[in-house]
Formats: sequence, structure tokens, C-alpha cells
Amino acid sequence: MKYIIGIGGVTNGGKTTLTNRLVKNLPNCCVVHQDDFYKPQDQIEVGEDGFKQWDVITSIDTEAMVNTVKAWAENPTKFARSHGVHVSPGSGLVGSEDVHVLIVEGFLLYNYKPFIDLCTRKYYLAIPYDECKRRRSTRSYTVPDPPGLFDGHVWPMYLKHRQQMEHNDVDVVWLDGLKTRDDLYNQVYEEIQNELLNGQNQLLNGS
Ligand SMILES: Nc1ncnc2c1ncn2[C@@H]1O[C@H](COP(=O)(O)OP(=O)(O)O)[C@@H](O)[C@H]1O
Ligand SMILES: NC(=O)c1ccc[n+]([C@@H]2O[C@H](COP(=O)(O)O)[C@@H](O)[C@H]2O)c1
Repeated sequence: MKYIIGIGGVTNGGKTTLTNRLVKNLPNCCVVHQDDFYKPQDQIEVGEDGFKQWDVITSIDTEAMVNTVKAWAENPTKFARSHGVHVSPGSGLVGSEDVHVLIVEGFLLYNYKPFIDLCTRKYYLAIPYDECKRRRSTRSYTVPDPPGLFDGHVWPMYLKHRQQMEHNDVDVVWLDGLKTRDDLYNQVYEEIQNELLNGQNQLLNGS
């Protein structure tokens, strides 16, 4: 059984924090980070606003990301081994070699249909403007934010992409990123475990 779980949502919403903990605790779990698919810096366009357009989908090689997800789906055991993930042998129950989970984490996951179609479950972390701006101000990216980037580019693009996702009726599970790290983890871990158990029961019942 293969499960692809999206952990999407606003920048600094807590996606990486949640993902890291899930990856450690879910069976045979691999991870793909959307950030790893940013195009080279010299290919990131500069907008009319003067800012490098980091927060638009064309800055990311979405096709390469989807191909990586498909490579996992074709042979999760091979993918896991080549990414240093221990694959546990087993009998077909949760925690066994027959269950494979891929977590895909990123801020622009649900604005690209080929990826949406691959997802078993789509989480979306949201936090309010003030908290997002505060968290972002303490973060250092490979390219530091120039003054005004958050209000001039990052937040408006977040609102735009979120609206687009809602307009397209993408069926996300909303997560309140103001909850504690533990609460978020416990909620999502339990939901995924239930999904894995349901899948196993359906297999055992032959449905
Ligand atoms: N539930 C939470 N409550 C408070 N702060 C959090 C929470 N989750 C993450 N953070 C903090 O917010 C910042 C961004 O978290 P991160 O997981 O890197 O976000 P993202 O991957 O969505 O950009 C980090 O400083 C992290 O420690
Ligand atoms: N990874 C990079 O090379 C890079 C460079 C500049 C900005 N960023 C920022 O990364 C953000 C997305 O990542 P997070 O969701 O982890 O914050 C975007 O808002 C973008 O502005 C990333």
C-alpha cells in the first residue's frame, strides 16, 4: 500500500517541523521537499515590483518534483533504500514492508494539478499575517529576504495562491498552525495511522 501525504501551507506555517517528526515515526516513510526543486537563482524572474519572484509556481521545477514522486510510487523500496531510509520487513500489517508513505512538503503544493492528483491526503497549515511575518523575520534563507519582500511579494502571493486553491475546490485538511507542535503532530499522526489501518482492513476483508 502506498500513501502520498501533502504537507502544504503558508511559509513558516510549521510544515518542516511537522514533516520531520512524521517522517521519524511513520513506517517506511520517505520525504520530498518542494524547496529542493527551486530553479537556479539566475532563472528566478524579477517582477515589475523589483523583487525576485520566489513565491510563484514558475520558480519551481514542478515537473521534476512530480517525476520524483512518481519514481517513489514506481518502486518505494528502491527509493527508500537509495535515500537511506530503513525499510522494515513485515507481514502486511502497519509497520511492515507492504506499507509505504511519502510525505511531500512545500508552500505551493496545491496549485499544480498533476501533483494534486497523486495525493492520498492533503494537509494545509495556515497562520495569521502577524505571526507569519514574525516567524519569517527570524528565518534565514539561502538568499536573504530584501527589505519589504514579505509585504510586497510573499504575503500577497500566499493570498493569491490560497484563493486559487479554494476556487479550484482542492479538498485540503486545514491545520491551525498556531496550535502547539505536539498538538499538530498528534492530530496528523493519528489521522494517518487511521488511514493506514483502514487500508490494511480493506485488504484483509478483500474489498
Ligand atoms: N506549532 C508551532 N508553534 C510555534 N512555532 C512553530 C510551530 N511550528 C514551527 N514553528 C516555528 O516556526 C518557524 C518556521 O517553522 P518551519 O517548520 O520551518 O515552517 P515552514 O516549513 O512551514 O516554513 C520555526 O522557527 C519553527 O520552530
Ligand atoms: N529555498 C530557497 O532557495 C529560497 C530562496 C529565497 C526565498 N525562499 C523562500 O522560501 C519560501 C518557501 O519555503 P518555506 O515554506 O519553507 O518558508 C518562499 O516564501 C520563498 O520566498 C526560498
